[in-house]
Amino acid sequence: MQDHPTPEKILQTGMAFWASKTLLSAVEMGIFTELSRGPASLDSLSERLGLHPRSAHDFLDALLALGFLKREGGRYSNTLETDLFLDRNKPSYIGGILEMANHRLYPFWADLTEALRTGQPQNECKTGGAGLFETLYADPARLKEFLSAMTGVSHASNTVIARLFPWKDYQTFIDVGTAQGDLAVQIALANPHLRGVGFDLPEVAPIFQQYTAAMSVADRLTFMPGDFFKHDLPKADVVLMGHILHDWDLPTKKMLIRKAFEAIPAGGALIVYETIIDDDRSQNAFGLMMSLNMLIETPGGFDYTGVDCKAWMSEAGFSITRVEPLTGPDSMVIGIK
Ligand SMILES: C[S@@+](CC[C@H](N)C(=O)[O-])C[C@H]1O[C@@H](n2cnc3c(N)ncnc32)[C@H](O)[C@@H]1O
Repeated sequence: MQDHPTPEKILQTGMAFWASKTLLSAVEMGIFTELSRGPASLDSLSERLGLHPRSAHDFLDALLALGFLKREGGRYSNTLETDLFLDRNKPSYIGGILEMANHRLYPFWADLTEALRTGQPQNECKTGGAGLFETLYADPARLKEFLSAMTGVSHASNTVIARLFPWKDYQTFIDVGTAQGDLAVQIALANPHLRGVGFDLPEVAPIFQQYTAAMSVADRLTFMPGDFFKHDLPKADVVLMGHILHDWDLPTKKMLIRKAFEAIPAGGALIVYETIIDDDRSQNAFGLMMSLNMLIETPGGFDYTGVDCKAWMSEAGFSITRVEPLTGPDSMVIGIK
């Protein structure tokens, strides 16, 4: 028997930005950081956060109904998840990506239709001139927000890569476009025999160094400033590229894979990871929308399937290639030289 059609999914998706923006504003106002100090009443929270009396009750109860707060005896508190992941004072904080979504992506996505019609970015680069990274890095606050956002989006898969890949067979690695360095940090923490290099634009150095020192692995991780358009990649047993290839057009993707091939010895590995789209391009909705995000953020970037990436790796000379799922919409594509 055929299911009776209902408009529920259409309406839920069409109005999903309500839930999204409610959570993003809560992160912006620091509700979860405030509540990590202990449960609080409506009046006390309103005063501490500067909520208008007209909004406070509905805003906090909406967060409760969405599953991001609890309420007992009239006092609000964090859930297990919001306390762990959205308290700015905890190392497990992943709100950086939500802060960036709130400040940048949310307004830029309002112009998705224009991007769909013109194929042009809709972010700070909309008016032409500098590229995404130059624009982001010209402002230290935006740079810091972007790099910590990268940790937020990557952390869960970073910990899986650190455990899943057979690291015991290798001694050195280089993380290309390392940002704050969380992938390098997680690999170093889980594999005390390894030494690694974080390779990125020079502006990133202090933020990488601060993070690796705070995570107590600075003695095994070095920052190497460089530009992968101008420089070869330093030699290592394993090259990693997390959320790098999707930023660029096809010739640049292939150039980066070739540079990785040249940087590793026979038997060495390239690990490419991001929201790899399923080969049928029908399941990984987040990966497909990530590709739309690259439309908004970059002049030529796009996400791709495991089959696509394996073909580019084979073309560069890799003899064995495979795809392994990580967390949520993420997978890694491994090429062995
Ligand atoms: C989307 S972020 C990915 C960060 C991190 N790998 C992750 O997965 O969370 C892209 C990174 O590439 C770096 N990058 C951009 N252009 C670069 C270039 N020409 N040379 C080296 N790194 C570059 C950026 O600074 C940024 O850290």
